[in-house]
Amino acid sequence: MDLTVDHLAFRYRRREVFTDLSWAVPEGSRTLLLGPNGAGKSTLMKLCAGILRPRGGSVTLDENPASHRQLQEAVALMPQHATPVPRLTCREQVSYAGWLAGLDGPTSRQRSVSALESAGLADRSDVRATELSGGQLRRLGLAEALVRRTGLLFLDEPTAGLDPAHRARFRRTLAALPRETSIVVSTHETHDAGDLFDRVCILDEGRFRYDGSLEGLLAHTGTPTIEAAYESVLEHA
Ligand SMILES: Nc1ncnc2c1ncn2[C@@H]1O[C@H](COP(=O)(O)OP(=O)(O)OP(=O)(O)O)[C@@H](O)[C@H]1O
Repeated sequence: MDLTVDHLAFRYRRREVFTDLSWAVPEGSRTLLLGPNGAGKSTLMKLCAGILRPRGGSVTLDENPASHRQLQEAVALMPQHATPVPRLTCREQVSYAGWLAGLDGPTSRQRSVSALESAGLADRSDVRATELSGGQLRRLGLAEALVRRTGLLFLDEPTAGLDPAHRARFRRTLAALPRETSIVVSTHETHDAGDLFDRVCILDEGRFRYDGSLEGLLAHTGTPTIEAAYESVLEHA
């Protein structure tokens, strides 16, 4: 499913974030979303996932304007901070997330096992979510997004605070998803860029400063590394 953002405008009460933003997430694309703190990455993801409502413009799915409910159904968003539900075990919380998103109880319970496995949290399945470490809680958020098996997966800083082994497992998990799944990963860790992503987008002050391939970014900036290219794009913005 293709997702498109057309002339989006959004502001929080006292902060204008987007005035006219257009962007596309083609089916099966794997996008690394970079940008400094406050650039608007989380806000853009929440608008695409139907969690925030734009003041202007639209978000379309396969070229049809999508309601907030349709976006919520089509897009799984792993937020920056997962919230542990008191008294629920990790398996129960992931299953609950699936049920909230519209799965029936048995399907949700069944899928929660593989989602926890994929997120590297199988051994904590029966532990209460409130007892997780910060990195484990982040992996719980990933399992909550994976359990839904949507065609659009938006992950907001999924690798922040993960140890190297879980970072590697995260990459394997994404690589194993069906090829038609569109993935957008927001991160500050430019070394997350690798074979997995076919596209880099750099957002800054509510505008895209670059949108294209990693090779194109390096060629465009004449720099050898993604870190240097990123800095160069922001310097010349
Ligand atoms: N709930 C909110 N109320 C008011 N302003 C907000 C709110 N959330 C974010 N903002 C502001 O909107 C702007 C964009 O924030 P956003 O969280 O989307 O940026 P980001 O690129 O995800 O940043 P980071 O990399 O630090 O996570 C920032 O200036 C931020 O202060």
